[in-house]
Amino acid sequence: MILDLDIGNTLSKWRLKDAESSEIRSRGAVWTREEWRPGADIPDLDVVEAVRISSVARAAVLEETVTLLRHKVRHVYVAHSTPEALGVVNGYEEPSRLGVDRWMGALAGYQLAGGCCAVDCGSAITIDFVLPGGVHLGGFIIPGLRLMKESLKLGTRNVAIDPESEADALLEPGRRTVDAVNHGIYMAAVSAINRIYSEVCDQQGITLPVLLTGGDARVVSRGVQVPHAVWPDMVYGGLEASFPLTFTERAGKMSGAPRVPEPVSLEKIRAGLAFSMLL
Ligand SMILES: Nc1ncnc2c1ncn2[C@@H]1O[C@H](COP(=O)(O)OP(=O)(O)OP(=O)(O)O)[C@@H](O)[C@H]1O
Ligand SMILES: CC(C)(CO)[C@@H](O)C(=O)NCCC(=O)O
Ligand SMILES: [K+]
Repeated sequence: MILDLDIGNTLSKWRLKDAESSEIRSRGAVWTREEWRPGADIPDLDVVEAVRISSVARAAVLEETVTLLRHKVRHVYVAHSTPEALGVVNGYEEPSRLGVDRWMGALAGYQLAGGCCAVDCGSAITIDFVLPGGVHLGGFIIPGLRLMKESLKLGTRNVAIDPESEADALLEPGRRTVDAVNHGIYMAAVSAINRIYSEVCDQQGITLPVLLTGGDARVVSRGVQVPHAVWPDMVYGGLEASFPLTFTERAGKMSGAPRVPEPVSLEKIRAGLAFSMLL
């Protein structure tokens, strides 16, 4: 069994993948902290022969995790942001400073779609661009939905946006604090994503397929106007591409990869931008 670990600022997500059949056998998540406590929702390490890790938590968390795993598991692979990998050239001035979750997303998106706009809706929302040919332009970071809400300190931190909400309902003015806040941060996030996508496409003279991942990807997806696909396992896809272990991974396949969305024409994007400038 292969254990894939995506250690975020809030949650550490894991999945167990069958090394023979390439099927996903189980999944879980625990709060990111320094210790993996027995009894928590953690996988049985006795069946694991290899671990692949993407971590953006503090260095101590990763060290603790790797130390624990090295005792029990033969192969431990830790992903790092590098200047170049799998045909993608990291756009950061200091490539190692790019969050490795963003780097994994960019690599997975590029492997799947050629160029892409990779959006990760987690504790932060990150929007990264990779051109066909593999140039990573860099990206944008804004606070995630939960962080935006908590920063307001209006007593609404525990009322999440219902992931089943229709995007239209979220666009109406709120008539209670909780709705005003939820609708406001939702608009802030989706308008930023829509605008950033259009601006970068306009700058580059190209439209790119949009891929969404992260805990809030589903709800954000409803407000993203351009064609896009939700790929919950996009960061894991980067781990698979970076450290291919199974037969299908070596053939370049990533689990749960969506069909590549067909981007709209550049003319349409530019017309939308011109229209929003007029208002
Ligand atoms: N069970 C859950 N616990 C916490 N957050 C959840 C849960 N389900 C969905 N969410 C949403 O997912 C978001 C966190 O997403 P994700 O799990 O991708 O975060 P993360 O990977 O820890 O973030 P980052 O990688 O930016 O540090 C939160 O903003 C929250 O709104
Ligand atoms: C932005 C986050 C927190 C998103 O998970 C992560 O990618 C990170 O810590 N990045 C380091 C800073 C950067 O990417 O520029
Ligand atoms: K993440």
